[in-house]
Amino acid sequence: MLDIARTIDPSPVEGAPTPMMAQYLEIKAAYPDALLFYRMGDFYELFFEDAVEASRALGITLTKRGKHLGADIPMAGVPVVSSDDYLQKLIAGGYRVAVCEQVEDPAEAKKRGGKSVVRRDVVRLVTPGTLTEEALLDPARANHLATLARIGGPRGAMAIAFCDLSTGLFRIAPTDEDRLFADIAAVDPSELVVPDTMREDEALRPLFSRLGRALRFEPAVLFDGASASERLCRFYGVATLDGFGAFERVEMAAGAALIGYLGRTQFEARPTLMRPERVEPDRFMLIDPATRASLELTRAVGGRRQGSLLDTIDRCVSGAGSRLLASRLAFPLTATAEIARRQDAVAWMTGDNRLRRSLREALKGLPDIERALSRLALDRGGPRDLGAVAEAGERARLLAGLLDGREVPAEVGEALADLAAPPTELAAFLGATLGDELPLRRGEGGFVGSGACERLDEARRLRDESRLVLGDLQVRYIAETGVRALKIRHNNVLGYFVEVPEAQGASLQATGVFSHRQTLASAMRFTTPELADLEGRIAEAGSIALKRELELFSAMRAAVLAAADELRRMADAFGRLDVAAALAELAVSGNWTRPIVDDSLAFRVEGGRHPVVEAALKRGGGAGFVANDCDLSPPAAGRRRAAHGAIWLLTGPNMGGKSTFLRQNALIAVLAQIGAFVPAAHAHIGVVDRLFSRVGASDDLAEGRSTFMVEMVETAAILNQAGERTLVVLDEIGRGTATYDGLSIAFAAVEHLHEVNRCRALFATHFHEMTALSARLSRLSNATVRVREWEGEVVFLHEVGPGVADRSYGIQVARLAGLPPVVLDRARQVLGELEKGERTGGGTLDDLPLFSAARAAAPPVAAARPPPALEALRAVDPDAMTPRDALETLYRLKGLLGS
Ligand SMILES: Nc1ncnc2c1ncn2[C@@H]1O[C@H](COP(=O)(O)OP(=O)(O)OP(=O)(O)O)[C@@H](O)[C@H]1O
Repeated sequence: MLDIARTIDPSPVEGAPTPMMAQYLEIKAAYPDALLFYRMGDFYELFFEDAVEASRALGITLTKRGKHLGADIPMAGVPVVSSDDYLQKLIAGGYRVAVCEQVEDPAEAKKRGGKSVVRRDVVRLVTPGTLTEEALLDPARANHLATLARIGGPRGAMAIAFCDLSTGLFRIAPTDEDRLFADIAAVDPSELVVPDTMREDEALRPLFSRLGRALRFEPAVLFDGASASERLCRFYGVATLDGFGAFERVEMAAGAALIGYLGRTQFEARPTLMRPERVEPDRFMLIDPATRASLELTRAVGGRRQGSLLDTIDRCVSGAGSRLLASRLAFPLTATAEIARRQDAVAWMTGDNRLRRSLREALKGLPDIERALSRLALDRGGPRDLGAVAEAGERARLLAGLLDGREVPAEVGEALADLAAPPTELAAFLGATLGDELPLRRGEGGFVGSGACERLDEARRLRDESRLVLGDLQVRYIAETGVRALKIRHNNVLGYFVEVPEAQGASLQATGVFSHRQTLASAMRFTTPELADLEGRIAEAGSIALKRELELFSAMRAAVLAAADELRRMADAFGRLDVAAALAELAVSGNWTRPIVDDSLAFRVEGGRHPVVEAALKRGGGAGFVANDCDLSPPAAGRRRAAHGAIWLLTGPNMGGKSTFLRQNALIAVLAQIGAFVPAAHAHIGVVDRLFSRVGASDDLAEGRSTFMVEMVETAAILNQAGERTLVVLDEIGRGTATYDGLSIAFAAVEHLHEVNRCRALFATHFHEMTALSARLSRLSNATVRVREWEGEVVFLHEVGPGVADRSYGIQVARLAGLPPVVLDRARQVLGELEKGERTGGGTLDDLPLFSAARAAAPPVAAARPPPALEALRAVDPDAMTPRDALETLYRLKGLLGS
């Protein structure tokens, strides 16, 4: 981007910039890293490099306007009315936009003298994390702005603060080096603001590179811990933060940085952020970014929502519901009581299909009041936002009526109380004031209903009557002049005027009543004193009406904001009801079941299914999903040693369904802990505190690591962090290196999980040699995915049961994939050789499965002989040599090398 500071020449050689350009340059200099939307009438104009960039990014025309330092000034513009669309594209493209408005009436500027420029100022910096407009936001997704603070250098205490400016949510979470990436992944920020002192921090580099354009560095003073508490107090207008809960200093620093950043982007507009809520670290299941990606919880491969678990299970009928469900999926709970509370609500909703349908009907198309409220608070709201609040009140009454007199579970009861929270006078005021058809913007009025205000009705009557008088006047003028084509018209330049065909113009002029205003190719335009007078009266009545409407807008806005807390509670209650009803709908339609979730170490799933694969198979219309059992519960009680969860070692053919089975069990744990029902016939889940899943290739090559390296880094994290409450799901660890090394690593990793981590785990592998481990490791059992061979074809049964797979059927799968027959034939030949070698091979090494694999891995060619020089060297005994022997041997060896 052009360094604008350079273009401001204090002593321009070729003449000073125009006053307007001087103003532009001065403002732009303060926002070197944002595109400046400079308001000129009905357009936002961009100049210089900004214009070039915007025209490229938006596909809008690049023009010129005047000269600066002797060169043309590139210019591009977007109409104010459609600026939201352009903003959306720019923000999605990674730009920040400074919106510069006219902040005084042009008439004021004129008073200062002919050359004065209207005063302008940046009123808002639009960044990915600070959007509030409906058009710029996904209704089903929260838009999080987050800050990361650290006190005490690279190993110091850390905290993340995050808010959704569009809904007012504000949370602060303590974190540490181990869990930082997982916590950031849960928040999934659209923008993460960090102090620039972290810029060179090696440990944070992978995080930063993953965030890409969502990352923003700001000066460290924004994160100052010493003044943080005071800054937070000032924002909330309180003397102390004691009433907010106990926050550590670093947590306050993160929170204050967030408030500070909002100040830098929102300027005078003050968002209504709720009081910060502390995220207790142990309250949620810890899920690292690789696990989230592998399980495709809220985003599928490629970052899209479509195909993710969220997409499959989201039956919500309102934006607030979808957002809440997404947030619950990002933060599964660990406290059984809280989980049970949510389950109770879902279970209750499954019990009465008619009631559930009525509830969902009442929630359908619910306006997004959380976002409307935020826009109103930032003074960016319009009449429709007030309308949204009014309508939400009606929906709340409708819902309350449906549930009236019923015995409801705690979560539903609380939601009902919250629905009744907003004052009834507010609903009455909005209902009596707003009209039926609400325009998007308030500027042109027309949103206050008739009968709401006598003064307004009076002004409107006057305006409308004057318009009728205009019609009468036209009839009279036609009669008086005899010109039948005479019309009274209006435009923004002339106001009201009389228009006649050019040929009749002279006769009008001759009357002396009509004064000439304009001659066009085919028409002449006139005005009369009567018309001017009428116009004056219409304009006056119009402006009185508009002024009154704007006054009423302000009054309604103030009333809404005065009840902001209650309205937020109401909005939240809608979301909770929607989620409970949606999960119940899902449970009923998909035949899901309520899992037992307790503090044991059980993990028993009967008839479990993978919700996304099952849905895809259903859509495909082919064979249905084969349900499977999984039991990782501690082996039967009664032993003296504290029991720990079990490990299943899963072998089976390629394409047999191993990955699906692994993932489905992890997903069932997540679903159970968000308080949902699960796709199974029966499930008993002892709370999982951390979930690790490595299924499918993860691709971190962008961070400069090879696939194998990434796999090892991730395996290291699991082996270092998993505890007895953890659930680990690992697929084909060790596949990205030589068989020998890979098998050894997989072997050792399973031993470690069993002996040290003692966690519940599912481990899928193609190293069949590992199944021998079950003889040594008491809590490890072998499971396999069954296939049937039929007339040389392999039939996948997708059934998981105890046992060991005898082979991988890789070649059959390769055939299905369309490998050339000649390659398949050769592969069969090589496999035959290998298997023969394995059968005939003897010796003690074969007792250990590891070494039989090593043998199997050897290529089917005669072992290469070591070089002769090496053989000769091996025969040498240096201790028995004279110096002369040694010298001769050296010459001999050298000779051998040369041969
Ligand atoms: N339980 C099931 N019921 C029906 N179809 C299934 C089931 N499990 C898997 N499938 C189907 O089989 C396909 C392959 O499954 P999956 O990827 O889990 O196999 P895999 O054993 O992990 O294979 P590989 O070892 O080659 O990675 C899936 O895409 C799905 O369509």
